[in-house]
Amino acid sequence: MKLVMAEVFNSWQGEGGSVPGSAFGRRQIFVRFAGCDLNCAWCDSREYIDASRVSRWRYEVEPFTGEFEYRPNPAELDDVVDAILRLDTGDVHSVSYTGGEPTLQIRALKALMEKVKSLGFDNFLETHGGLPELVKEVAHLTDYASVDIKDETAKATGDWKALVLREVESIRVLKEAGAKAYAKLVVTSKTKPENVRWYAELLKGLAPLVIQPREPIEISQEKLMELYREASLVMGRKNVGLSFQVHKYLNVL
Ligand SMILES: C[S@@+](CC[C@H](N)C(=O)[O-])C[C@H]1O[C@@H](n2cnc3c(N)ncnc32)[C@H](O)[C@@H]1O
Ligand SMILES: Nc1nc2[nH]cc(C(=O)O)c2c(=O)[nH]1
Ligand code: SF4
Ligand SMILES: [Mg+2]
Repeated sequence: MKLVMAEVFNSWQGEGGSVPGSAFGRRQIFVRFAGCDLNCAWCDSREYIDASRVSRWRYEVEPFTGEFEYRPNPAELDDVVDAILRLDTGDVHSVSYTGGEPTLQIRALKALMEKVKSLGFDNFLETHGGLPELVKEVAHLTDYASVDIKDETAKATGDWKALVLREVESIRVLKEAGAKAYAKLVVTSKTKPENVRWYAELLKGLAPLVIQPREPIEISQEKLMELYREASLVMGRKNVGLSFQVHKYLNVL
């Protein structure tokens, strides 16, 4: 089976903060898929959005060295599995599937998750969650899930409210299948408190929320705490946390 890959590397999970389901600070093997159907204004993986322009993928040759070798796309599933296995340092918490949007290549994602599970790893899915019908196909294979809620200011797609409702549905599907799932909201200085209240109403009783400032950070700490409070007042004080992209500060992948 073939898939369009971006990269495979070994690092620690830099996002997720301290809410249940987060793997922040855990060592992972990251598998980044090429291609995305959204277009977030601040996407830090912009070069992988258009899969047709990702002519080759790269895999780290030695764990945590940042030294890569390149292979043409589409990748063979077996070659991706080999790349994962050579990055197994024996202390890996889980294998993270990210992108781009991994669920867009659902058949390959499912086959890879099945294989990785059979090899004894847990699966961690990083998704925009906009396609719950696809998420459903891998929910039973997902141990952990970080599902984005795309704020209006992300300008990810035309009908942002419909997208939010689908993202929440994906979280429901994942939770019903037994995955440890949390929601991640990337916020900017323009994020409206009333929108955060709405996301919080949708998530209340379903999953915890981390609020992650867009990098590079431009939101004030005062505003960040205002949004935290809005969410917390609706969802409960134990169900909200902050998340920062710590890997970017420490210059790791
Ligand atoms: C590149 S996305 C890939 C997975 C999936 N497409 C998604 O958006 O959830 C991985 C994570 O990085 C976050 N992210 C991307 N660019 C960011 C930025 N400039 N600042 C903060 N978070 C960012 C996304 O919100 C998402 O949680
Ligand atoms: N260290 C590290 N942590 C991450 N958490 C989410 C990432 C992603 O791009 O999905 C990511 C990433 O690219 N690197
Ligand atoms: S959904 Fe994820 S990969 Fe796609 S544009 Fe947004 S942040 Fe980037
Ligand atoms: Mg990233």
